[in-house]
Amino acid sequence: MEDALIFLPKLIFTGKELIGENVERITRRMGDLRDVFEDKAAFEVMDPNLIAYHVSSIFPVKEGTPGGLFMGITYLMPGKVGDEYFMTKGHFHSNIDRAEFYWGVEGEGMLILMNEARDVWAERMYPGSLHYIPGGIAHRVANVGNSILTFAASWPSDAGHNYGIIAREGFARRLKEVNGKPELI
Ligand SMILES: O=P(O)(O)OC[C@H]1O[C@](O)(CO)[C@@H](O)[C@@H]1O
Ligand SMILES: [Fe+2]
Repeated sequence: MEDALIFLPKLIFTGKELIGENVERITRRMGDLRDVFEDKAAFEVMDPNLIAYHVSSIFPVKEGTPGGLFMGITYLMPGKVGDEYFMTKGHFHSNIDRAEFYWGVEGEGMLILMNEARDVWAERMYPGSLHYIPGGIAHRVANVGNSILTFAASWPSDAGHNYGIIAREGFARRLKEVNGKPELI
């Protein structure tokens, strides 16, 4: 058991909290999303402590175990940076061929998808929408509504997250609000 004085600051810095047995909550604040938005001037005037989203996930087996499943629920706040909606960091899976399910619970969103050839497309998310994300596809979600967007996800326990490619190169198209509507540009 790690000493609480070492453990607690570590949780605060990583944005991770243990909220139950094998249940972890990640909080991502604007300051964690520096690479995500195009409009740097709009980004710089925002409070870096503002919470953009929480993800609560259950890890019944150890990360990396083949054959298991994880499940998480994401609460993405409404808002914009310039003309881009608040969105998740987005990632490929470290084991790139691993797939994932997302499903909409409440609110309005867009699931933005990109293959390794950098073709980008999007699917509308709404309460009850179901999305199969095949292996090899980077995924990110934007909240395009005025209320919280809640969606759930389930992914293989040996998928892992590769954030590096998206942090460096982004998605090849951006989802922006154009005349009050989301459009991939
Ligand atoms: O991991 P990101 O890109 O911050 O996005 C959060 C979503 O993706 C997942 O990490 C899983 O792919 C989920 O836990 C969550 O729904
Ligand atoms: Fe994923």
